[in-house]
Amino acid sequence: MYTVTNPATGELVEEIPNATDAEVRAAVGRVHAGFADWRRRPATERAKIVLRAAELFAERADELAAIMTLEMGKRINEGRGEIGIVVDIFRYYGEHGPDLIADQPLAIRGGEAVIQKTPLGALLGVMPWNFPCYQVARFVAPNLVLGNTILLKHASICPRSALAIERLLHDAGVPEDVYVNTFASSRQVPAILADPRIQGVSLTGSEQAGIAVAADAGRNLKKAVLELGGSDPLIVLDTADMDETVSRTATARMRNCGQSCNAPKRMIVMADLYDEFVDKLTKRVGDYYQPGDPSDPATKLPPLASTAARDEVAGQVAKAIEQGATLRTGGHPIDRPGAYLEATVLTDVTPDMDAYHEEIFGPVVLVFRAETEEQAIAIANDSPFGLGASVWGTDPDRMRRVAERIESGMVYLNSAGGSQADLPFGGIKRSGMGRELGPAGIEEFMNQKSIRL
Ligand SMILES: O=CCCCC(=O)O
Repeated sequence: MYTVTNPATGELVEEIPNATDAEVRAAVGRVHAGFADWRRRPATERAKIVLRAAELFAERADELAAIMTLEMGKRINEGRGEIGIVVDIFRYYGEHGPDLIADQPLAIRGGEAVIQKTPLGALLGVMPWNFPCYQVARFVAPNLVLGNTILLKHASICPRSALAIERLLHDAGVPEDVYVNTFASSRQVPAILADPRIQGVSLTGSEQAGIAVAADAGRNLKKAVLELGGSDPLIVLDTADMDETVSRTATARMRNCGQSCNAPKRMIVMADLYDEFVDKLTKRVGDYYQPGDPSDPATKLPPLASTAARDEVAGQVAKAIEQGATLRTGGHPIDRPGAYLEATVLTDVTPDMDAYHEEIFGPVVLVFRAETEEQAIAIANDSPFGLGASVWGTDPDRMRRVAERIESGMVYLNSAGGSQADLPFGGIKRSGMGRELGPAGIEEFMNQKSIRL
């Protein structure tokens, strides 16, 4: 069942039954059939449609933001901000896509060659609830320009976002058989990947979902791009303005109620700054104790996406405390209807505790003390994940030196992440494989065909 439950109230709003197996097979057939014409159109024509989609996302920002707020509790202004980046992604690929996929001449020994960049065919997208529009955009925009077609399975709590995106793309001129939404269940994904008409899969989601999809993709020799969890380190080396550093790092962690794969979940602070940083961060995070309606722009603390998500995070925090971590603030579900959890700071988390190794997908910060730069890097790298990271300080050479030693797919200096249409996004280790966004994002489902002239 695809289910809309308002996480701010717990009210059940709508239930939509899963697609039957026959409906899923028919949807696969449509995107397979749609490929034949779509791939033959000039890239500039496809790009024009993608640019029109950018305009429609801008026009429908309020409507889409309201849907996300209802379905997964995103603060309304954050929803509008999310659509801003979606518009940027569609514009970026609409404007630059045709150049990025142009034939590439290659001088080779004894002659010449050309690399022709062609689409693979129909692809499956499996998308999560935390950024219902952005996650779809970064998979769909480049692949539409390249000439692939898309079957999209969205998160089971986001059916209205799924339908609104499908409607928007069709209104922009994407043919009905080039982008198809399916209300397939996770149990139907293996059959979709086994279908010879599907050429690859892009999944953003949990580590468990990634393992399952990667196994099915591997069994069927299908290309997979996986954007999974993260427990991004944020290293504070020094600062010229502690209040500013605390304010910006806390805001980065609390964005989307802490439900971002690339949020700075582990803050690693040099010993001489640690006490002041923890005191100020605790106060700053404490300021978030104003649970409210996420559709009210004044609300600081929205609900998590569901009570199941809230209970999971609350359970992780409780276990950390039981295992010896120090609770500085927050830590408990909030006694009111909806999926609210106090914003939380934990310190003294050690490698023998589960929280040290896990991703905590909610408004929870772990703070670590590092005696030396070497130790800060060691703590940062002591994680099964390797998505993003950030290094904060005043000396660009020192920050760069530290950044180069961090094991992750992305590092930001003096800012904590945030996607950018033209900057590749992705991780290593258990954070996944492949890249989205930027020039790399259009190459993942591309046949780079060598033609020896
Ligand atoms: O969950 C990952 C999405 C990242 C969104 C962003 O950085 O803007």
